[in-house]
This record gives sequence, C-alpha cells and structure tokens, in this order.
Amino acid sequence: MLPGYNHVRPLGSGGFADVFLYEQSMPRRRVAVKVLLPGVADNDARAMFLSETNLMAQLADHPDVLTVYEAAIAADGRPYLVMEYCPESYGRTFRTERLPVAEVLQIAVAIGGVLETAHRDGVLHRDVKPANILKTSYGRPVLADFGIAATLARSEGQEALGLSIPWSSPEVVRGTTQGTVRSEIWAFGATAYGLLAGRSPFEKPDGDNSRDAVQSRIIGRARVAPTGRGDVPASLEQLLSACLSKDPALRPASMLEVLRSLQAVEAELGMRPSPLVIPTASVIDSRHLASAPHDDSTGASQGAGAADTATHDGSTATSTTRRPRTRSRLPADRSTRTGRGGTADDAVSRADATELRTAPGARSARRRSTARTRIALVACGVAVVAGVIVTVSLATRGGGSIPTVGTISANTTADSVQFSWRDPGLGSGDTYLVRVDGGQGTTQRSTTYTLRHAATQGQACVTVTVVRDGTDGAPSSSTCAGG
Ligand SMILES: Nc1ncnc2c1ncn2[C@@H]1O[C@H](COP(=O)(O)OP(=O)(O)OP(=O)(O)O)[C@@H](O)[C@H]1O
Repeated sequence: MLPGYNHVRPLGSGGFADVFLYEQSMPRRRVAVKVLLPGVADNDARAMFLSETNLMAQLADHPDVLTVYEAAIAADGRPYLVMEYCPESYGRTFRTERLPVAEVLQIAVAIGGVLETAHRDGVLHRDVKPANILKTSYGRPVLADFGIAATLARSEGQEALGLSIPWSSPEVVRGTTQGTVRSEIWAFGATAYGLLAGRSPFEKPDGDNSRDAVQSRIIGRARVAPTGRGDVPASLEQLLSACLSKDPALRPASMLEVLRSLQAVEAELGMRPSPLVIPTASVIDSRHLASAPHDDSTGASQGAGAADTATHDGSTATSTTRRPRTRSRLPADRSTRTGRGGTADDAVSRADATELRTAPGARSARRRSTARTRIALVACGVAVVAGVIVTVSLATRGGGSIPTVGTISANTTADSVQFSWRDPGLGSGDTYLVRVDGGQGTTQRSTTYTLRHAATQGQACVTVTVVRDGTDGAPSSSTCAGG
C-alpha cells in the first residue's frame, strides 16, 4: 500500500525488484512503481538509497531517459521508485517484430545521446540492452535502469550485478574490466544489432544458445555475422561490426563518434539525421576539471574532450542545470591501452579508462553486500543522466585559415534533392559539417549530400562548414530547395 497511489496490476519482476502499475491520485496518472524485493533492505541501504536518489534527481532531466517522479521508502521499509509508465519495452518485441532500419537508427541516436551525455559525466550505464529501452505512451524510446550500481558493486563481481551476457563485451564477460566507455560501445552496438537482427550478436539462429555457448562465442574467436537483413546498408553493418570488435582498441573511441556515424547512415538513406541531445562545453564545470587534473584518466577528462567536440557541433545549451560532481580516479582498462601514446591516443586512453563515477558513499559501498548493491541498483535503476537539454544552433566561430564552402547548388529530382559544392581545399583530416534547417548536422567528406523528399517536410535549407582539427570554419551561405 502506497499512500496516494492505487494498485492496478503487476508489470513484472527483475532480479531484485518488482514493478507494478499504479494509478496516482494527484495528479491523476498511471505510473510504474519499482519496489525492492522483500528482505533486501536495511538501514545502511536505505541511507544509500536516499543519498543516491537525491543525486539522481539532480540529473534525471535528459529527455531520452525514463522519467522518475518520486523515490521514497514505503511503510514496510522497502525503497521504491515512482516512474513514468511505459506500455512497451523493446526487450519484449525485438525478437518478434521486424523493426524498420529507420526506426532502429532513431532509437540508436536517442539512446546513444543519453550514453554520450552520461559518459561526459563519468557515468557508465553498464546494462545497455533492448530490455532496458522502454517505449513511452507517446512511442518515444527511453533508456531505463540507468544504474551507478556498477560503481557500488565494482568489487563484488559481475554475477552480483546480474550481468547480461548476450549484450556484454568480451572484456566484461571475462572480468578484465567492469566497464569502460568502449565496453559500453560494445553493448550499444550489440543492442542496435539485436533490434535489427532480432537476436543478440552471438546467438545462432538454429544453434546452441545456452548461456555458456553464447559466452564462449563472445570471449572466443567467433566473429559477429552480419544482421542478415538486405535493407541494412553496408555502412551500418560496418559500424556495428566495429562496435563489436573483440579488441576494444578497434572500437570507436566515443559514443559521439558512433552517433556521427549513425547520422551519416541516416543521411545515406536519405533520412533527415536524428538530432543529438547531448550537453555542451558550457555544461562541464571547468573549475571542477581544473581542480582534478588527475581525473584525466577518468570520465572527467573524457567530459572535457567530449565537450570540445560538442563545441565543434556548434551546440549551445539553453539551460545549465547540471552541477559539478566529484569523480574518483579510477583504474584504466589495461586491455585497451597497449601500444598507444601521444596526445590523440591519450584521449583514446582516457575514454577507455572512463570506468565509473563515484557517487556518495560509493567507495565504502564497494565492500558491502550484494543485497545493498541491489538496493543501489533500485535507487539508480532508472533515469540518471545529465540535466541539460541541448538545442542546436548554428553557432559560428572564426575559422581562421579554414576554407569556406562557396555556392551550394541543388538538383531536385522526383524523389530527392542533391546538394553539391566545390571542394574549397579540404585538408586530409578535414570534414564537411552539413546542416539541414539548422539541425545538429552530419559530417562527411563527400561534396554531395542527398535528401529524399520523404525525409523533408517541404523545403530544406542546407549549409556546409569545413571542420578542421575540431574547429568549425565559417559556414557557407544557406541554399534551400525541395518542397
Ligand atoms: N517504467 C516502466 N513501465 C512499465 N514497465 C516497466 C517499467 N520499468 C520496468 N518495467 C517492467 O517491469 C519488469 C521488471 O523490470 P526490472 O527493471 O525490475 O527488471 P529487469 O530489467 O527485467 O531485470 P533486471 O533489472 O534484474 O536486469 C520488466 O518487464 C520491465 O519491462
């Protein structure tokens, strides 16, 4: 019995919590209530729950994260979370419903944006899988079960966390690391693959898919097969295969890199690239970073580096609600550091080394029992991401000697518009940032960009900017066509 809520029906059970549908009296709405299973709450755990929940409340306003309305302790002492009710979960449908590629790309960009945001904050989700992508009543995908539990459980072993083997990277399955940005990129790639293929990457359609068999394929030499779908472009297959590289060093170095590639696939398919919702440089507290130089091996520097990239995107924050938080120096993932050096590689290492952020009480909690870990999982089992919603603007910055694209011509055909321009002197590391209607943009090196009419609502206006060493040049003037 929860005061102010009327029980409707059970929604399901996880490893450590039951989830129920309730009707809230005021405001009147349906909510999902996640309650810790009986027998795993104690005073310490309750204190941790509250402490962590307060932290969550500061962070939980990313639009693509499941919304938590309230967290409290029930009369029987069990902590509970009141969350947005989501009628559907991709965990339930991905095996039976063939999702259109465009929908998977949109889901991936939304969920990837949450992960990039989290990584900039030194936080890893660690349980990315279709079952943790829920669908709101409005049909929007949201990431759920966003736990710092990983932090709290680092010394307690993966099994205590209910490791989701089919979606976990080889290094996580082996226990070499309990989470890095690149292991998260694996899980993200595995999830996107799963949504397309209807099975996890190392499941065999007609083979032995016992836990042990899948695990040994993940840590062994088996290579991931293509999704088997004719409508998945080669570029997307390649991206998934890169995310699922057995060697973490061969995976993309950041979620942002993955997101850019996903947007490029969308553009290739004639779709309007899905917007990225990620924080900008202004959101990262520079004082905090300056006072924690050694956090270079952790998420803090990842945040700083990523923030630079965000600046390249020309993104500007409309609000700055995130607060600086303490991060601990965390061990690097040695498996991803071999044979690399220099500045660029430092950045890579930093990304790899981004294990987990330390939340209040986290260090001592590592030695606590699995039951407490589970409490923390409940505490943080939903919605924990940075609190800034970013809108994109066409921020322009001085380009120095960066070349500027001249006239963009548009060739309109029955089903598409092709924009093209002359190469103004692109350097070997330069890229074009193509923005449609002032959107976030996609990067490419080709001098043509095609938009299908189906992807536009009438006329589309395009600008092209040369990006060099992470700095935007001046944008071209806008060319509008279509409609
Ligand atoms: N906000 C929600 N709205 C609707 N259903 C939900 C919501 N949150 C969880 N559920 C459902 O409740 C069930 C249990 O969820 P829960 O997150 O506790 O466990 P799990 O993710 O299945 O397992 P575990 O967390 O142990 O890995 C799942 O079927 C899930 O889809």
